[in-house]
Amino acid sequence: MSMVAAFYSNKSILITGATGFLGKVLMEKLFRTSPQLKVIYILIRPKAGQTLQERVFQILNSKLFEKVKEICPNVHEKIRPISADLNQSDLAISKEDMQELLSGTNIVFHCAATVRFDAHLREAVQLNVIATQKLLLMASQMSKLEAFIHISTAFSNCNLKRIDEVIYPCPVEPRKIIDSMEWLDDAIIDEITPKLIGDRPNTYTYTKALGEMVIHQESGNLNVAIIRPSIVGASWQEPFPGWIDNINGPSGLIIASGKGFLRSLRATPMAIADVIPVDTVVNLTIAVGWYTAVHRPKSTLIYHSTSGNLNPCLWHDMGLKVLAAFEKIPFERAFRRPYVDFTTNNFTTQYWNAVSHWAPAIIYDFYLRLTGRKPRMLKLMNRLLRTISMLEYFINHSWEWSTNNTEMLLSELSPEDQRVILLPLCRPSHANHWLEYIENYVLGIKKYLLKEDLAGIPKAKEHLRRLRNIHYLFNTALFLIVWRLLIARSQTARNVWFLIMSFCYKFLSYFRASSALKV
Ligand SMILES: CCCCCCCCCCCCCCCCCCCC(=O)SCCNC(=O)CCNC(=O)[C@H](O)C(C)(C)COP(=O)(O)OP(=O)(O)OC[C@H]1O[C@@H](n2cnc3c(N)ncnc32)[C@H](O)[C@@H]1OP(=O)(O)O
Ligand SMILES: NC(=O)C1=CN([C@@H]2O[C@H](COP(=O)(O)OP(=O)(O)OC[C@H]3O[C@@H](n4cnc5c(N)ncnc54)[C@H](OP(=O)(O)O)[C@@H]3O)[C@@H](O)[C@H]2O)C=CC1
Repeated sequence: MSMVAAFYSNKSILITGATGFLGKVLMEKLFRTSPQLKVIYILIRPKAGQTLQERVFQILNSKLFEKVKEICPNVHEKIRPISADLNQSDLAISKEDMQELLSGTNIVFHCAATVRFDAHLREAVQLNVIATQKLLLMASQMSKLEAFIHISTAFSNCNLKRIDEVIYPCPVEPRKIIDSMEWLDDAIIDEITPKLIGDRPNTYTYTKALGEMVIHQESGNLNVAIIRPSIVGASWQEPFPGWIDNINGPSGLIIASGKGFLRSLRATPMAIADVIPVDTVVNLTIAVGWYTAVHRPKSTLIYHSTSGNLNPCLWHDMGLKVLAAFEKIPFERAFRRPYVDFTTNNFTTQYWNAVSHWAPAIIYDFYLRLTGRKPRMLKLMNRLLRTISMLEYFINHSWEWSTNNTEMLLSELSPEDQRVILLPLCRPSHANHWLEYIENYVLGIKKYLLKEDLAGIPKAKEHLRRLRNIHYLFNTALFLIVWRLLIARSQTARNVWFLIMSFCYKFLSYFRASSALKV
C-alpha cells in the first residue's frame, strides 16, 4: 500500500462540501485508496425535500461510487452524515454531533463554498469567509486534529498577473468586512460591492481571497494548508476518464456549443486555458493532507493546482479540440451545427451575437409560434449570453502561477505514491494529452450530464448532416433573394451579374470545344 494511502487508515476525516463536485471525488478517492479509514464525517444540509440519508444514498448509488462499493462494500457504514448549515452562525450542528466531531476528527478538508459569480456579497461572505472562520474555531477545539486543508481558488488573486504560493493582503481587513455585513443593509452593500471587489471580476474571487486571509490570521497553532485549483474540469483518469456532474466552468459552455446554441464567444485565443482535471486536484489534496499532518510545516503552505505552467493549452487550441471531439461524439438534437467564432472586440461580439444568437432564436421562436407552440429560444439565448458575460473575464486573461510547493510535495512522495496517488498529476507534457482529455470530457458530458445513449451517435451525426444541408440551402436562398433584389434596383449589380454570366458562358464553351477536339 502507498505511504499516503496507509496514512489515512484508521483516520476520522471531516469533509465540508462533500455533496459538491470536488467533495464527492475527494470522498470517492479516499475510500477507494484507503478503505481502512475509520469514518468520513460529512457536513450536509437537507435539500430539495431530501433527508441527509437520502442525499448520501443518492451519492453512493451514483456511477462515481461503483468502484468504491466493490473495494469497500461497507462504505455506507463509514460515512457519517452530520446535519449542518454553514450559512447559520452556529453552523446548525447539534451538541452531540459537535462533541463527536471535536473528539474524533483527525483531518479536515474544507471544500464547501458558494462558487456562484453573481452571489450577493453578504451571501458570499457568509459562506466563503464566516463559515471558514467558524470551522477554524471548531478545528482549534479538536483534540486529535492533525491537519486542516482549505480549498481556495487559483483566482482568489486574479487581479494580479503573476501569482505566487503566498497570501496577498486585502485592502480591507476581513474582520471589518464580516462586522459590516451585520449592520449594513442590502442596498448599501450593493452600492459598496464594486468598490470592495476593486479590480476582481466578482464577489466569488473576492470572498475566496478574504477566506484565505482569515485562515492566515486566525489559524493559530493549527496545522493548515491551502490548495488553489484553477478551472476544475472533468476527471482525467479516476475513477474513470471524463467523469463530470455539473455545468460549472467550461462544461456548460461545451454543452451550449455542442448543442449549437453557442456560436460565438468573446475570448482571447492566445490566452491560456488553465483547466485542471478534478482527479488531479483531489490527488494533490490527499497528498497535501498527508504532508501537512506528517511533516507539520512551520508556516501555512499554499499549493497551486494549475496546468498552464506545466503544459499550457491556449483557448484557441482548446476550442479546436472541442470541435474535433464533437465530430466523433456529437450531442443529440442539436439546434445548429457546432461551430464557435472567437471574437475579440465589442463590435464583432455584438455583430455575431445579433447574427448567430439572436437572429436564429427569433426565427426559431417565430416558427414555434406558427406551429402553435410556446416560443422559448430567445429567453434561453439571453440566459446563455448572461452566463457568458459572467465567465468572459476568465477566457480573456492569462495568469502565471508558481508551483514550487506543489513540485516540492511531488518530490517528497515515494515512487509508489507518485504512481498511485499522483498518477493524473504526471504532467500532460505532450499536447496529445489535451486531445485525449477533451475527447473524454465531451464523452463524459454526453454520458453523465446529458444522459445520452452512445448508441444514438449515428443518428446524431445524421441530424448534423441534415442541419448542414439546411444551412447551405438557407444561405443559398438568402444569397439569391438579396441578389435578386439588388439586380432589380441597381444597374451596377446588373452589369456585374451579366459579366459573371458571360465569363461562365465563355468558360463552358471553351471547355466543350476542347473536349470535342480531344475526341
Ligand atoms: C469552439 C468550441 C468552444 C467550446 C467552448 C470552450 C470552452 C470555453 C469555456 C470557458 C469557460 C471559462 C470558465 C471560467 C471559470 C472560471 C472558474 C473559476 C474557478 C473557480 O474557482 S469557481 C467554480 C466555477 N464556478 C462557476 O463556474 C459558476 C458560474 N455560474 C454562475 O455563477 C451562475 O450559474 C450564473 C452564470 C451567474 C447564472 O446564474 P442564474 O442565471 O441565476 O441561474 P443558474 O445558475 O440556475 O443557471 C441559469 C442558466 O444558465 C445555465 N448555466 C449556468 N452555468 C453555466 C455555465 N457555466 N455554462 C453554460 N450555461 C450555464 C444553466 O444551465 C441555466 O440554464 P437554463 O436553460 O436551465 O435556465
Ligand atoms: N469547480 C471549480 O472550477 C473550482 C472550485 N474551487 C473550489 O473548490 C471547492 C469546491 O467547489 P465545487 O465542488 O466545484 O463546488 P460545488 O458548488 O459543486 O459544491 C459546493 C459544496 O458546498 C456545499 N454548501 C454550499 N452551501 C452550503 C451550506 N450553507 N451549508 C453546507 N454546505 C454548503 C454544497 O452543498 P449542497 O449540495 O447542499 O449545495 C456543496 O457540497 C470550493 O471551495 C471552490 O471555491 C476552486 C477552483 C475551481
